[in-house]
Amino acid sequence: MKSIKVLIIGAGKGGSSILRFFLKQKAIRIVGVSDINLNAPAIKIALENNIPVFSDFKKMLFEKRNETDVIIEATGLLSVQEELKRLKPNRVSVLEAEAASLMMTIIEENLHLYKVKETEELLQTILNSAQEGIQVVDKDGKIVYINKAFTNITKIPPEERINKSVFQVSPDGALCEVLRTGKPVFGKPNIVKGSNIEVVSNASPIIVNGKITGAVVIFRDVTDMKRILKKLNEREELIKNLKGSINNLTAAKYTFDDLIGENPVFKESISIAKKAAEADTTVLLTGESGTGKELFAHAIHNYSFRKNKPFIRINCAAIPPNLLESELFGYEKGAFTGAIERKIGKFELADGGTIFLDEIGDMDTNLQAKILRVLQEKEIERLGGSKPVRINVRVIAATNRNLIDMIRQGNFREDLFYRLNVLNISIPPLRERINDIPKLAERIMMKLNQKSGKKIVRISNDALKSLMAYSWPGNVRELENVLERAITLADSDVIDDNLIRPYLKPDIHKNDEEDILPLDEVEKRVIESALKKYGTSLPAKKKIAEKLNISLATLYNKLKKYRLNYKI
Ligand SMILES: Nc1ncnc2c1ncn2[C@@H]1O[C@H](COP(=O)(O)OP(=O)(O)OP(=O)(O)O)[C@@H](O)[C@H]1O
Repeated sequence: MKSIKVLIIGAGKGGSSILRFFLKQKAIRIVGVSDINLNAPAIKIALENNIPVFSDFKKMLFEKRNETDVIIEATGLLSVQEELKRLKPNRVSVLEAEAASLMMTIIEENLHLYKVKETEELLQTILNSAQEGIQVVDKDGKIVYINKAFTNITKIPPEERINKSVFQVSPDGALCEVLRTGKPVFGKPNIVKGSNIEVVSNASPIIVNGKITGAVVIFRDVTDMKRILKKLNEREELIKNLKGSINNLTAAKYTFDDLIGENPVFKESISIAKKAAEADTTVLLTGESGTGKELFAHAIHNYSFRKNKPFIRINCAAIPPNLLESELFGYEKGAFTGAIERKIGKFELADGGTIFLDEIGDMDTNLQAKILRVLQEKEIERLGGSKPVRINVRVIAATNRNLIDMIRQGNFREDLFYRLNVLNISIPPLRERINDIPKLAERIMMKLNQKSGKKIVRISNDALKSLMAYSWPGNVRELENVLERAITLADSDVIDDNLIRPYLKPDIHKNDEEDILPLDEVEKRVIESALKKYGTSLPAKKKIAEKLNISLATLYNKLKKYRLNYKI
């Protein structure tokens, strides 16, 4: 841009205010300032801004004659004005100080107007890009402004609002409240009159120089939000109910009070179990079938700080190995054909609580390696998942099999055994604590009375003697079965020996040569001892069928017939 070159003659008060103003204008370049007094204020300003100064204006006119467009005469002296007329080149205009001041006022006014316009446009853009509806009234309640969002939300065109009184169009709204009280309003729920839109408004008075000149309201459409909130509440309610059901399903039912037994070895097991519960260590429960391993697992969980968290039991022998992995660790959607949505595994379900791995001796060695990893890393990986999930779960495992033998045979991982065996609680079989039988029988009788609605009050001495003489291969579970049968058959309120003795299986542990057994009893015992030897998993059953030279299906039929499938 070409600049206008200006000389200033006279560096007093007038000259310096002109100089200061012109210094701010980009289109003007001051090429010289002169005053007979070189201490005059404008001379100082000129020196500070590297503008040449002169004590003789004629010298300045001569030196700068080729670079001057306008001369400002700020001395007010007639003599100077006369000289100027004579000396100035024709193409140069002379402006007197008054004219220059007038020009400065006009320029400033224009600048101010320009700024106001710029601010107004900026404000318009801001207000119209807001998602919230905005409405402004003057102090009398006349609507003077609405933004675009106001119309978008309410579908009310501007002409139906502008210049109308807010007291008529929306008498219950936030604006009227502000105008009436002079105080701001926050979070006022309302329905915009003229539309059915539910909004929440914030409104404030507009105060200029301490006086209310109007009010502004900003509101947000909450119709969608309310709908979503309603849905969310419904879902929350559902989740709450489901959580309740899950808690019922996953709560451990028994405590140490449910474990009946005064036998010193049994009491020692309880005392170790209590310590284990408090120490939050991994526990391995060993003992024959029916000795109460599951009961111990419940009791340990309920005695630990995890008692209000889930207790998840999984029978490793009852689920085929290929399914067991997904049961334990879950899977991601699409992990395999049929995985139509993500499934949470038992480990994740047990998070914060306890997982009880029953019949761990029947788990295949591949899966054993994965369990070992969980115990070491404290994280699991869902099938088809790409990142591990951290879990905080106490593991209690149980088995009626001899894991040391299994390690020798290569059927159980030694490293997993040592991980699980941090605390081994061995539960004695019932035949080693026969003195506990009367109390146990009494407790079981009470439980069964409740279940059956019968009122058996006593077990006869002879019946108790029979119970105590028996060797209980099926332990407490078998005792429960025998008593249940007796209670069902009992005609009086006492259980007599005739309801017990005939139903006790001849003892397979005693080598009683005089007894000639019925064939099916022999068959049952053979299968029972095979189950004891090989376990109850599918591969074990296949092996048993092979050894007995019968098909797997026949084995299953026999398990059913002799009610040996209670573990499945
Ligand atoms: N000490 C006990 N006091 C009271 N009831 C017991 C006791 N031990 C076992 N029971 C009862 O005996 C039954 C079998 O117990 P549990 O299922 O805990 O045995 P388990 O050792 O886990 O058997 P399995 O190895 O076959 O799974 C359950 O009904 C349980 O309530």
